[in-house]
Amino acid sequence: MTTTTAAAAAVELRDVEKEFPGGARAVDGVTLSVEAGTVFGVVGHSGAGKSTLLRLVNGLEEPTAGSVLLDGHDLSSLGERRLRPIRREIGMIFQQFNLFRSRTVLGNVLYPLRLAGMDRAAARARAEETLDFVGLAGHGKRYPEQLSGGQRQRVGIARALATRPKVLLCDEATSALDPQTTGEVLALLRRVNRELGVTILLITHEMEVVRTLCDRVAVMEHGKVVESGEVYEVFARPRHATTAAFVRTAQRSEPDAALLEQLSARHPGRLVTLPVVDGSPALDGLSRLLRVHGVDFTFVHGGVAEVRGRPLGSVTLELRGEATAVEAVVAGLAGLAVPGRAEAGAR
Ligand SMILES: Nc1ncnc2c1ncn2[C@@H]1O[C@H](COP(=O)(O)OP(=O)(O)OP(=O)(O)O)[C@@H](O)[C@H]1O
Repeated sequence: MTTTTAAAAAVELRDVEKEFPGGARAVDGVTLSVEAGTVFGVVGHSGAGKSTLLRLVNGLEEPTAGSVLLDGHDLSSLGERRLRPIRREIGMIFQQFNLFRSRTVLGNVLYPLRLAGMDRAAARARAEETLDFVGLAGHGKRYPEQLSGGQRQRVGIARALATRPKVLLCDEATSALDPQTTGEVLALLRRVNRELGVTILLITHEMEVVRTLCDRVAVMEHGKVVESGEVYEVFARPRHATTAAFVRTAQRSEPDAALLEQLSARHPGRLVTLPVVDGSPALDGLSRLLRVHGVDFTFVHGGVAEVRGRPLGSVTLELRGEATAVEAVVAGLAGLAVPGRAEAGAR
């Protein structure tokens, strides 16, 4: 069946399963929808099924059950002839860049254009325009091995974008890059989304990538989506233990047990950790409680970062004062706990 509706998602998976011969069920009943013009991240540990999911979307694998739809078209219902133009709507970039080593930078970007039948002069103009967009104007005659990792990924992005796809699939696109280069490539991908309107579906094991780039995220484990939602909400109120562990890798403001021990050794007062979440009353409530009970404090750890333009983090304070007054502040803070998240912790 082919469904086409005006508001079709750019990519949609409905109850998709992929079982390999020999029994491995790499994707196990996944349903998700990537709205056109958005950036959607799939995060998970190695073996969770992310690569298989991406291969199902680009048609390299066929689902054993369920359906994959691109722009409302169910891939399994289309023959090769009708599939071809739909595949052209998809570009892909890879962790190891997958460039042709024997071709120049320009040659790499020309390749999909010539394959699509564009004449030489038009293809060259389009390739140069795309290289300019990714910041590699003037590098066309160089070979991949003469470039840095970040530049190679830019070539990969230019090659994927040359044919003006509507959707870009990213397979661990920054995992082989250092942090600064990762930041530059993520900034470029953000421009691809915002300026060109390209929908991005990426897989990653790095929550930092999700935080920087994605609008929505799905967390995969053992082939299933265990949690999904809008990125800020997932960071602020993770519901599944795996999600919470991923969020901690990108949100280092909350002290772990070992750090708390060190902090306690240095700060004899009572330590409390308060989550800072958009709309949470904890910090306002804290200053009122401290005033009312005459308790003094020092910031000893933590910080607040922006996630999708909203504040998120935690602060750890040392409270000092009369034991009963400190107790009253701690009790008052417990009443201000953020719904769905760890209580204001005290020890
Ligand atoms: N062609 C295949 N044949 C058999 N099993 C496979 C095949 N491809 C993947 N698998 C299995 O499916 C599961 C999911 O693999 P997949 O590569 O999709 O996970 P992943 O989350 O992308 O992990 P990684 O980041 O390590 O690539 C794994 O158990 C893997 O061994």
